[in-house]
Amino acid sequence: MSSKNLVETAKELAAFSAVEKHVTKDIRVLGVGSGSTVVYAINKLKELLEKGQLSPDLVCIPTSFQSRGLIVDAGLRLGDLDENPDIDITIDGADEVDSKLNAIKGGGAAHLREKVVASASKRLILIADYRKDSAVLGEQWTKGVPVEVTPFAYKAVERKITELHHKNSFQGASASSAAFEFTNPVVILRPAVNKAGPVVTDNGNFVFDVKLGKIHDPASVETVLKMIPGVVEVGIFSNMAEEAWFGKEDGTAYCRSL
Ligand SMILES: O=C[C@H](O)[C@H](O)[C@H](O)COP(=O)(O)O
Repeated sequence: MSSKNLVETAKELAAFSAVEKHVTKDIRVLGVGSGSTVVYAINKLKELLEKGQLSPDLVCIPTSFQSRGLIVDAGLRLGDLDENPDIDITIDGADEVDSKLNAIKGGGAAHLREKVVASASKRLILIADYRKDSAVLGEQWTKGVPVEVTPFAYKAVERKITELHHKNSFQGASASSAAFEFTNPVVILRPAVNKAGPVVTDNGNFVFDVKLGKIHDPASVETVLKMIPGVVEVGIFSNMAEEAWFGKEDGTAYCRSL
């Protein structure tokens, strides 16, 4: 099998395993993440729906334009946070997951709505292939931490982020031991594909990819970035997930939980 197919099979396995374990008949409100791995989760949900193995009242809350379309196309019932503020469980992809289940998300620029939905959920379950399983964030995902920013502020935010220092900008343990590997972040405005200029998110904002090297203190980095005026959301999800499923190259899947 080609390495591409191995990756896709691994994504599918992780997604199927998580849906089979967690989306039981008593789940009424389900958060549906975004990205290519979530497509497989939706396929499994569609199969369970057709077999009558889902709650007849199941409502799915999307996290992006993409996930909304997937829900509708699968024949699942679409809902929103206004009517369903308490989500039983959310299943979502990840760009990288560390040993404590902190994650980087937003490779598809969906992290704002994903984080809102995850935060409204009793449980967040991540699904990914073997390339995303790391000891430390930034080890394998080297494209940087996605940071959504309001267009009005993007130059000012870029400057503030670039000026962050891996020790001086932090308090507590991180001030002596470095919150991230690089001395200062490298900030890249994410370019659009097939459009001149930057990516524009589902919320009308821009995205920076912030390269930090290895991230030793994800919670502090998340907080410091989030506190910069003009930053809308940061693609570090620290202390949110309770379980992550990874598909392996050998056709099996395993789960890590806290
Ligand atoms: O913005 C995108 C989301 O955070 C995705 O869940 C994440 O990028 C993983 O996507 P994929 O399953 O395509 O690797």
